[in-house]
Amino acid sequence: MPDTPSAPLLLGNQPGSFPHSVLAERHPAIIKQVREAFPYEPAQHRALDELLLNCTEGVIEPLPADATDRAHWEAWGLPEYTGRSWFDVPWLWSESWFYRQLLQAVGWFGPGPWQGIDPFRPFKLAELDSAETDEELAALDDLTARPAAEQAQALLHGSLWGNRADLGFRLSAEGARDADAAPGLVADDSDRLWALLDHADGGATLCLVADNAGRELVPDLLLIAHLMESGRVGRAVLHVKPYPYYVSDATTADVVDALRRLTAAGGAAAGYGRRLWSALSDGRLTLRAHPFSSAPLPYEEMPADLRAEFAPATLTIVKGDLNYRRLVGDRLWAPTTPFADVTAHFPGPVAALRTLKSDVITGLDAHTEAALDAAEDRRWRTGGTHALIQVRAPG
Ligand SMILES: O=P(O)(O)OC[C@H]1O[C@](O)(CO)[C@@H](O)[C@@H]1O
Repeated sequence: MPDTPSAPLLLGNQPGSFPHSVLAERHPAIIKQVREAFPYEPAQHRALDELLLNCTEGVIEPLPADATDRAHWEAWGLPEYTGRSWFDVPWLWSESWFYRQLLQAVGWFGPGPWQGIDPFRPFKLAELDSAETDEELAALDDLTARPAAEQAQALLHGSLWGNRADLGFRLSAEGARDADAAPGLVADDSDRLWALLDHADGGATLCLVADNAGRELVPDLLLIAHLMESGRVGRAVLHVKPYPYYVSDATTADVVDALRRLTAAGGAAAGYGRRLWSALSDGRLTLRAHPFSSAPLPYEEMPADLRAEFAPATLTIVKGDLNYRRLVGDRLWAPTTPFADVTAHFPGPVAALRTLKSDVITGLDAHTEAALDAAEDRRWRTGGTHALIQVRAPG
């Protein structure tokens, strides 16, 4: 990383800190919610009891010899962390381990009748079916009459602020409250984002690394559809998670649900849905669910095959808070650390679209940081009321 000193890795072992509250409070709350949402059988209840105890008071345990993802986790640090408290290993690692272990407890990995049953699906579907989603889709009818530049900016912001729709985040009291401070962009490189796509003469390839399903994925898909229709993007690759993760992260099944929701909505939304459907059918839009997409590691450590997929893209848009943590490194950076420095490892032009829901932040100017601290203490970092668009294009 160019001349940038590193910063402390985030761990969950400081009582009173945000990471600690996620491990000590949010994870138990997620177990409770999932348990109540399904008619699980006794073995699953026992496994959830064990997970509750293990994640709050126990240590990281090895995986059974026949676990299908064992080789991945062994390569991702499991041998090093086995025997340590969940609170004493990197926070990103613990959180990812939690979701993996939750899936194990409910039988996702199988074999058995619960194999592949997404424990978060009821929450995702409720959101997709909500009145808010209806309103957002109906608003598209007016938008299509606007000038193309206005549509593009509105859909970019729809995708950006859609990141507030994160079901895991809403489980914490802080995330649940409506923003009282005016939402605001703390960094806005959108001109650079458009410039990158415009200079590709319609032949741009866009990778979009998705974050949440439902009310975030729908505007992500609309943005992709608009960029294709306006001729800015010729080909798009949508990266989703290979399995349910961080409650609402999008999987292939969630893309299908979102597309069905669009096509059934009528009006302009249905048109977008049909065009995305055809783009998938004819290969202009493709889906990827790489195992590393749910790895407990920063993108700096991505494997060569994934690196080779991002490298030729005109632009990769990385959505959401967790992906931001993985993009810049899950560290307590000084907020003025240059975004270009901490993303220099990324193989190609990259844009982060994220609402701020964790302590990790880079690329601010000193004035903005001081103004945010003065107005809100540290709450601006985690409250989800602020957002950013940051771009690094290798010179
Ligand atoms: O859906 P997003 O934007 O990736 O956010 C998930 C959020 O969950 C947390 O990891 C806490 O669980 C936040 O730090 C993180 O930002």
